[in-house]
Amino acid sequence: MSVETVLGDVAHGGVVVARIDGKVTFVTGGLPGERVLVDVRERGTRFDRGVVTEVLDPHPQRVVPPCPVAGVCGGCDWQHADADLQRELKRRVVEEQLRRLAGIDWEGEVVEVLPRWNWRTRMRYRVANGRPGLRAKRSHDLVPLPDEGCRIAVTQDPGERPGAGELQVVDAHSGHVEIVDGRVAGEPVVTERAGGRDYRVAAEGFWQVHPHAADVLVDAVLRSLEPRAGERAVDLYCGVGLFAGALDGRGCDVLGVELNKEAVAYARRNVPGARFQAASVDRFLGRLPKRADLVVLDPPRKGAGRAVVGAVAAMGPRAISYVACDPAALARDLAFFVAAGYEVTRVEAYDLFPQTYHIECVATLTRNSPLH
Ligand SMILES: C[S@@+](CC[C@H](N)C(=O)[O-])C[C@H]1O[C@@H](n2cnc3c(N)ncnc32)[C@H](O)[C@@H]1O
Repeated sequence: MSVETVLGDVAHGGVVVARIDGKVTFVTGGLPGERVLVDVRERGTRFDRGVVTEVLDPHPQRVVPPCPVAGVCGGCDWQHADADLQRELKRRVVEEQLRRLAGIDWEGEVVEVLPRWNWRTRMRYRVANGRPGLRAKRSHDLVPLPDEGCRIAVTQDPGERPGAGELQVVDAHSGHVEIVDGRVAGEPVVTERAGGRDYRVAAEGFWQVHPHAADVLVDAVLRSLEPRAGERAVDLYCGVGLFAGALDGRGCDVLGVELNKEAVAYARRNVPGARFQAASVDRFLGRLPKRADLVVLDPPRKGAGRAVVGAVAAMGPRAISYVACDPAALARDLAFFVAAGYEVTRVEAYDLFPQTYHIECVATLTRNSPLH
């Protein structure tokens, strides 16, 4: 049964907060201030989850989502908001996470990165009866691709795949690669380009997804660290050496640490001037250099955590650049850095995942006082 309510502010995760029968309810498909009908679909002890079934009083920046499965598949959360409102919603989420979890008053903006459609260079589909589909939001159900395909994917319509169970599509700088049921059709390695350098990466390996993400982030990290030739730099969670390459290009002496052995093998070839260690960062803390001038860290979604932050601070770098795909994890780690004697001097936010709730941030930290 649907309940009429007026939606409150945006919350992290592509939802808007409502109070229904006195209980916090995270609602998808709505926008702040809208009067809507909500269907409460999941009941929890602390909060419920609901979906907008009808908009009675729309937000002035509401638009008709171009995709018929927008909000149903797990990909797009904000197709029903115009471009400016999407960035404003993300700005409020970053602002709120930084204030609540790190006590930081952030007054930045979310920088638009084009294109806003057909930007996903990596897509993973499940295939049923030959038709690729996407996972439904918060469920394992399959949502068949609409006839036009996925509007945020570079290859919008991958076509039918009779007999297949899974399809991955990679649109790299070097070209289009498909991986069907784990088998790569063609070259298993692709070439990507960032900061004027080529990087080889396994077709299934990690690379930033938006076609301009790697360039945007390299530029942000270099502005953040202002590296000088001869400085000792550490790139944690380095993948195939994206930031290590940028720092090596500025004449730094670079050490990269990355869990994935295959990525490390590519990193060694991509950036022959740097050293790389295949290891989990949290198990490598005792073997980190005693001192470093610069550190860049780009951990997975859950963040780096207190122990890694403590070890980074113990190297006493004059500047740290923290690249984060989850503002909540970033904020928690920034609070650890502040406790360890660092000051957050800048946080930049980039809309590298248009139409979705995801957001990429780059924080700059500098040491409060000289090391003894
Ligand atoms: C967000 S990606 C960043 C990669 C690289 N900086 C880039 O932009 O291409 C995070 C990387 O961390 C690696 N990773 C995940 N957990 C790790 C761990 N515990 N220790 C080291 N690397 C880890 C992943 O394999 C992945 O390459």
